[in-house]
Amino acid sequence: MTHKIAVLGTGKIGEALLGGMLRAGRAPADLLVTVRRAERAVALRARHGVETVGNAEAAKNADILILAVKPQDMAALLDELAPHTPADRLVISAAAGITTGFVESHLTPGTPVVRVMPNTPALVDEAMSVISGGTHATEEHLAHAEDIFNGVGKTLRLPESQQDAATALSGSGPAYFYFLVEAMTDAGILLGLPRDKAHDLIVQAAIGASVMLRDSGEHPVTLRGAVTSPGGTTISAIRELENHGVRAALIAALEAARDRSRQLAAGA
Ligand SMILES: NC(=O)C1=CN([C@@H]2O[C@H](COP(=O)(O)OP(=O)(O)OC[C@H]3O[C@@H](n4cnc5c(N)ncnc54)[C@H](O)[C@@H]3O)[C@@H](O)[C@H]2O)C=CC1
Ligand SMILES: O=C(O)[C@@H]1CCC=N1
Repeated sequence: MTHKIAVLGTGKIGEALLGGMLRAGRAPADLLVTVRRAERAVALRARHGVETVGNAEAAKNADILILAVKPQDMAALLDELAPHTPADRLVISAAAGITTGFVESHLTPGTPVVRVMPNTPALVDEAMSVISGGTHATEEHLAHAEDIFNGVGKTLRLPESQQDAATALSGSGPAYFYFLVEAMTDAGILLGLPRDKAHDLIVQAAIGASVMLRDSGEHPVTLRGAVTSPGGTTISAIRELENHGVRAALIAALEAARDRSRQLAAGA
């Protein structure tokens, strides 16, 4: 049986998922989206050929509801949905920090809830989506969630107690790499390269390194060792990275992201 799926709060991540579901072969007629602004509804209809509806209508007509509003907007959305959401709907929350317990507490007792932390490479079918089940989520519900998110990349099941950490690593993760590329492109400019050439060199280095990390089966230390010639250029750069505490900065940064995810759970 084909499930009707609604994306509620179709912003950046919601639209990335919507596009992925369409690329994976789901019919536009099996998808519903909700938005807050009329211009956004017009744009989504034009780009994807899907129907835009109100939140209550989505809850009534879809079997699976993917909640993709900001964590701060989640309580209001759940309160709006509650009277219209039968307990047989599968509710998937993609919001950072928001626990399955929080979602469950706003809906009819017994509603199955799955928490997912995707990331924006969903736009190019290279997402990592971390999946955890709530109190009433069965194996079948988790499999439905995996089916949807496998369409935009890889999925990994983790206990919900590790979701805040996963959010720090993979939910926010792409941003750290963009930040590094930005900084290294600036370095290229300092070294006298035109911006576009510096960009191309760094992006291809990133792609090459990513594919080797994924496909070689080697530990990152081994891969770095192979680049680092004795008395050569790489070790001169690595010494500066260590002198500037880049490793410690990354550890502290991801810890801060994990802590922020926990704060969002508390409504901060
Ligand atoms: N952007 C990212 O890389 C990722 C975001 N997330 C999570 O996804 C959620 C959305 O994030 P973004 O897409 O970045 O934000 P966004 O601001 O682009 O999208 C949220 C959308 O929800 C709409 N909205 C808010 N309240 C609504 C309501 N009551 N009814 C209908 N629409 C409503 C907003 O108008 C907006 O278009 C957040 O909870 C975030 O934690 C998860 C993984 C990655
Ligand atoms: O920055 C955020 O809060 C969201 C969650 C993970 C990625 N973006």
